[in-house]
Amino acid sequence: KQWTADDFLVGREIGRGNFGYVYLAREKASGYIVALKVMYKSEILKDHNERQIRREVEIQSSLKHENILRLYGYFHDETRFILILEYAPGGELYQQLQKQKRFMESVASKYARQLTHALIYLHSKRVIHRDIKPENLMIGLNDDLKIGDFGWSVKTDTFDTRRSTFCGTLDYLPPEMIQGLNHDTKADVWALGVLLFEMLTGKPPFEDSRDEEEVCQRIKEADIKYPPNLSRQARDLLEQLLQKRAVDRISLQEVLKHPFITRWLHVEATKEKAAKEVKAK
Ligand SMILES: O=C(Cc1cc(-c2ccc3c(-c4nc5ccccc5[nH]4)n[nH]c3c2)n[nH]1)Nc1cccc(F)c1
Repeated sequence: KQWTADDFLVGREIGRGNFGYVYLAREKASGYIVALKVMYKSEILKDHNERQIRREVEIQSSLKHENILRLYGYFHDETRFILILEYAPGGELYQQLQKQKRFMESVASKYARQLTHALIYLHSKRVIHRDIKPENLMIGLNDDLKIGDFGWSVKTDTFDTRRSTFCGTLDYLPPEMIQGLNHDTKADVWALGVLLFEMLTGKPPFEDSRDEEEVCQRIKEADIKYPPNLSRQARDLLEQLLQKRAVDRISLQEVLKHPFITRWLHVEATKEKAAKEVKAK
């Protein structure tokens, strides 16, 4: 199907991503609500980003998973390149975390489980995300976590020399990437640990460092101080995720069997059953 701007009623601005703006929109024929990401070709061509955009479109179009934000399609006109993305009613996980300071263990456990399922799926498609952080995660219907951005993901078969520098926080980089060593899917396992730490405590593990130099030093040593109010299961899973050596980190399959994840599963099941009963009435 060839999409054009006329297929959509465009609403308010809902986000400001790299290269452009994101708008709420309704696809006229189906009434479907989507997020339209509008990027200006002048912006994209300026920094020779078309290759990265093409790679990201290629990666995200091929992914179909309930915890990964869908890219339904794209189109362009003379000045703009527009993406038709899944609309996430809950917005960015980052905003929810800021508002609530930190999540209850049951909520953090659910998001960690959903992210683990998404990462297992990504790795099965030979994609390493490499940039898991609250800003790139969205909250969908039924309060489900969705990975929203693939700016730094790579297909593992293509060797990726890190020409472009990282912008933003170092907090989520694993020791091996800090040292410029080669990295694998275990980099995403480390980032899952950092995210879980931040969801449970409200802060990333190295935030209280004096400067970036100290952040890098503490990441290399996996020097993490765990606050006292974490449950034994939460602390145990964090320690297994945030292992300095990638080979020592727990696998994503084992994460799904960890008590911190399984202990809340019955809560989810009960809630879903109750929700179904309400709908049935
Ligand atoms: O840029 C993205 C990812 C992306 C997704 C989004 C995005 C931003 C916001 C939303 C939202 C959303 N829902 C909200 C609810 C309340 C408040 C704000 C909200 N934003 N839903 N879906 C979104 C999607 N921005 N950027 N992908 C991409 C794919 C291919 C090529 C490329 F250059 C980029």
